[in-house]
Order: sequence, then C-alpha cells, then structure tokens
Amino acid sequence: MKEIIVAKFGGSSLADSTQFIKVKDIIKADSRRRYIIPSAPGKRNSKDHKITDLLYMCHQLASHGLNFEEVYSIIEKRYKGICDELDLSLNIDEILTEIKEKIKNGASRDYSASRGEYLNGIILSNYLDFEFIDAAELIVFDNKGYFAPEDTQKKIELKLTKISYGVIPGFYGAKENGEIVSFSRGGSDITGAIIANGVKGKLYENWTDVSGFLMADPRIVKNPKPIEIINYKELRELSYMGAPVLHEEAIFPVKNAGIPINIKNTNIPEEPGTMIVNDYTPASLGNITGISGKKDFTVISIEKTLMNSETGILRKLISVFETNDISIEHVPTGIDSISVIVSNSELNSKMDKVIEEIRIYCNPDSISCYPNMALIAVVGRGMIKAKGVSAKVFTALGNSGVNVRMISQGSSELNIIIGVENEDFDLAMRAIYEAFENEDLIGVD
Ligand SMILES: Nc1ncnc2c1ncn2[C@@H]1O[C@H](COP(=O)(O)OP(=O)(O)O)[C@@H](O)[C@H]1O
Ligand SMILES: N[C@@H](CC(=O)OP(=O)(O)O)C(=O)O
Repeated sequence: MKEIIVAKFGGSSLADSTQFIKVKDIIKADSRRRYIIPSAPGKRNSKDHKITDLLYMCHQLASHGLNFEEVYSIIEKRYKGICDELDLSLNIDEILTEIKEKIKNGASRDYSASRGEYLNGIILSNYLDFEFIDAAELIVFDNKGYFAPEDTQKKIELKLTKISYGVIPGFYGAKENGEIVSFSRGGSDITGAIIANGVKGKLYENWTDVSGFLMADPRIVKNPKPIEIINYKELRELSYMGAPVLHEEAIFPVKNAGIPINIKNTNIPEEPGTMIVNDYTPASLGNITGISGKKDFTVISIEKTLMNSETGILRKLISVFETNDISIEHVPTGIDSISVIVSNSELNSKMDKVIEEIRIYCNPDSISCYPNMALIAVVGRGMIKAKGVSAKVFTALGNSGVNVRMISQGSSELNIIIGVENEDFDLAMRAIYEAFENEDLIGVD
C-alpha cells in the first residue's frame, strides 16, 4: 500500500483563488497527498476578515433577531469570487442560500461557524476533482459534546478506506444525532491530526503562511530564525503558551502513533519548514528552542508565617479555584508564600468571591493580586542540565529594564515561565530572543 500524506491547509493558504491555485499545485505534486483538510478562507491582508469571524457575527446578529444580510453578503461574495476565478461549474449559490436560511431560522453557533470549512471543502474537492466527505460523517462527538476518538476511528476506517483521494473540511464534526459540534478556534489542525492517525499516515503536513515554526512570534520579533526540528513536548509548550501556528491539541492524535508533523509554507513550498517528531537530540546544549507568550493573566499571592509547616494549605487554596470552576496556569511557591496564576478570561467576574473564600479557608497574613500580567515561556530540550540559561534570560530582561514579577520552572526542565507586566511583553520577548539568537554551546553539568 502506498504511503499516505494527510495535508491540512490553513485559512491563509485558502484565502482567495490565487492561494487555491498554489494549493492545487502542491497537492498534485505528490500523489501521496490523498486526504486534504481545508480551513475556511482566512485574511487576505491585515484589514481583511476571516470567514469564520464573519460567520460568528452572522449567528450573533441572527440570535438577537437582527438583520445579518449585509455581513452574509461579504461571505457570499468571497466564495462566489473564488468559484468564478477558478472557473468552477459548481452551484455554490444554492448552498450559500440554504446556509443563510438555516442561520436565520436559529441554527446553532457551532453549525454557523463550521460552514466556512464546509463550503471551502466543497469548492476545493471540486477544484481538485477529489471526493468530498463531510466531517459530520467522520468526526464524532459524544452527547456531552466531547470528541469521541474510538467512534471516529471506526467511521474513518469504514469510509476512507474506500476513498483514494478526498477532501474533509476541518474544524467540526457531529454528535450521533447529527448536531454539528466545532473544535475551539484553530481546530482544523486537530481534524488533520485525527485523520492522519485514522488512516495511519506516514506524515501530517500542516500548510500555513510561514516557513515553519519560528523561534518567536514574527509579529513581535523581527525575522526570527526558523526551527528545523522540534519534539512534540516542546511544541505543545510553545503552542499552549500562545504560538498559533499549530493548535496545542493537534499533537495528541499523531504523537502516540509517532506520525511526524511538517509545518510548511504554501507560498514557498520548497522550503523545508519545521519537522515535529517524537524524539531527537538537540544540536546544541545550552540553547533554547523557542519563546512564546500570552497576555492577560492575574497572579493571586498569599503570604502566611510558617506556611511551610502547615499541612493542607495548598489543597485549600487550590480547592477555592476548583469550586469556582477556574482552571489554573501555574502555582509558584515559596517558603511562606504561594501564588496562583490564572487567565483573566477564566477569572471573569469571580475575583471578589475568590478572594473572600481564600480569606476564609486559608486565613493568610496577606493576599495580593497583580492583574495585567503576561506569561512568557522559554522552551527547549537543550536547556536540560545546561548551565546559565536562566541567568542569561534574567540578565537580558534586567538590561532591558523589564521588571520580572514571577518565575517558574517546569519539573521537566523543558521550560522556564516568566511573568512580566502586559506592557513589557513585546520588549521582554525581543530581549530574550536577542540573548539566544546567536547562541554558542554553554556546556552541561
Ligand atoms: N513562533 C511562531 N512561528 C511561526 N508563526 C508564528 C509564531 N507565533 C505566531 N505566529 C503567527 O502564526 C501565523 C500562522 O498561524 P495561523 O494564522 O493560524 O495560520 P493558518 O491560517 O495557516 O492556520 C503566522 O502568520 C504568524 O504570524
Ligand atoms: N476557521 C477556524 C478553524 C481553523 O483552524 O482555522 P485556521 O486554520 O485558519 O487557523 C478558525 O478560524 O478558528
């Protein structure tokens, strides 16, 4: 049996007809590219809109009984333009009208958002002359709306073994009763990984608008170096902490099967991009693999004399967050202090309640809150046992005048997490990157 490559093309790769032409050339250049996962059309320039955002907007307006025709007409124009420019004999108008009626008649938020991928899937399959397979027939969610891997695998085996070349839209699936469920934003990456695992692919290609994972966000750091090779764990740390190139949950389906992921650039396909693999030996010890970060966290710290000898205080503190349904990012501890870091979106309006409950259950000497914090992850397997990495990070931040509010090192020694003020975020990212840009070997213990 011939090797199979599953290729996912992100919204930037399918934003207009010119991009569709590049995508077709890429797919037709290697007959092993048999299952293609498209996202919805993304932005064509910085002022443009992603189709998914417009669909969410239509649903929002419709759910308030407001007219969404004007927004929907932008969506129609995008798809019709692509079909016309590619000279497709496809009655996209009919499908667009059908979707509009469903949104008008109260279709769900997930259904509405998923139509961006659905429409792009129909167009791409027509253009490639590949079979269209609706993701609602392959990707299964259980009654509670959680992804169901075993049922999905059965459907993939049943259906895809009979189809040599197919297009499966990303981002959504369905419950057994047919109700559409979407993954979280950026979720077409997850669909691609599920299909790659399901068909026992040799490789999962993820095509985007950058030549692989870069050492830092190119929107903040100028010309960051590309990462040639990275392991799944490092990549998860970087994606989780904010690098949007690959959805952090896209790693799980392929990791266990040992299927490598190749991040490639649709606009410069000849570049090798980044390979994401299970294991590799880092080229240089003492260096970092990459940096990523996110803004808008809150640190809640408690201090209490002789806290170190009080049993159960950590449990009591954590339980306050648990009962308020707030997930925690990090818990750095000192001898007489513990801090809990949570994302502002998790905390929402629960802050006062949380503080009050901590006061009652933990009886601390003091509680302090620092809102508007950004977290930066410095990630790399080459950091393990290497001397001087932390010193270098903090010297760079100190020299740039960035005030470090929190430090936490993961037990795997794979990352150092640094908390800085939101307003220092970009400066801190650049300072750390520059400190490691031309790194030589530091040596190991
Ligand atoms: N470390 C990084 N490496 C590469 N790209 C990054 C990184 N951090 C942020 N990005 C941004 O991620 C974008 C690609 O992700 P995304 O917009 O989701 O692509 P797609 O539309 O192909 O799914 C790039 O254009 C880049 O601006
Ligand atoms: N279109 C969806 C899903 C997705 O994965 O898109 P992209 O591949 O463009 O990040 C979103 O915008 O979230």
